[in-house]
Amino acid sequence: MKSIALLPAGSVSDEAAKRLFAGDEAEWKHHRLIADVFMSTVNGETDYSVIPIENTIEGSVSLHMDWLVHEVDLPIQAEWVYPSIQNLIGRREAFQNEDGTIELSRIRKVISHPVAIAQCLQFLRSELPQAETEHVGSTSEGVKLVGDHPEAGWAAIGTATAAWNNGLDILKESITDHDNNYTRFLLVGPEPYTARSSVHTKTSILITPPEDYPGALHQVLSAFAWRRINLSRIESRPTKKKLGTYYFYIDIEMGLDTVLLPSAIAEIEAIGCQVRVLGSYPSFTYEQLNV
Ligand SMILES: O=C(O)C(=O)C[C@]1(C(=O)O)C=C[C@@H](O)C=C1
Repeated sequence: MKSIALLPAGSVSDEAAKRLFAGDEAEWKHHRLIADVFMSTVNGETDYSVIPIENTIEGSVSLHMDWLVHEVDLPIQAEWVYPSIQNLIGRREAFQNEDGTIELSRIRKVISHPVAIAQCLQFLRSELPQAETEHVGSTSEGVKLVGDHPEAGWAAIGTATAAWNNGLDILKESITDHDNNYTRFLLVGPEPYTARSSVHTKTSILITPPEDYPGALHQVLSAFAWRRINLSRIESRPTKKKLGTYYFYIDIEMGLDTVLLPSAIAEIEAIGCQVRVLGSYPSFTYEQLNV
């Protein structure tokens, strides 16, 4: 049985992880903050960490990408997609009129993970303009805080599982500003993930071009282009060493165990770029795991 570090029970990460591992395949180790999730695998207390990395509405979760790149050296062993359905959660009686309708204007504060709040900004502006917002380490932490302070006039944004776990009500269902809100998760850790197999394999690499090398990105992309290698994501992030210097995070729709990809990487290194392989791993759609 594998031990898995992840955010608290009832978080989106928790729901998503239970799609990748069946109950008897995993022992869950919940942590309040993503830094502690990563560190538990770095310290050898767990086999893998579950890391949300990208979201339909908010794009990349920069904090988590930066941890993956700068703070730890944990290979990516799988990726999968899971829907992030966010609900407004609280104690119904606290905001209820005599006729049973809910008066959202009575909510004084909304607590959640910053990414979940960002997914619901338009809803919060139009329906709860009076409420302040507070950031916590996970959606489930926000829901628990609301459950622990029933008289405070607080609400949380989180999963239906978290509402249920804390004996709270869903005041408004599915409040994200756009439908089809999915999150892409990474499983990181020293050992390959073998519990399920996928026909899709991806490789993620990090490219740091040499300084003052005009056209470096063009050359990098052409190494993939003429080999007809498909890229599914390219993102630049600061190197954190000097203002205006970046590395490129690239997802490639191909395994490293092919002839083409290692030769493309060798070509990119030959022009003076540093290449770090973050992992070559199976990729699962929601439908593949939803059986
Ligand atoms: O707080 C949670 O429920 C998480 O699993 C974290 C997280 C994230 O970091 O993106 C995951 C998915 C949600 O869309 C919002 C928050």
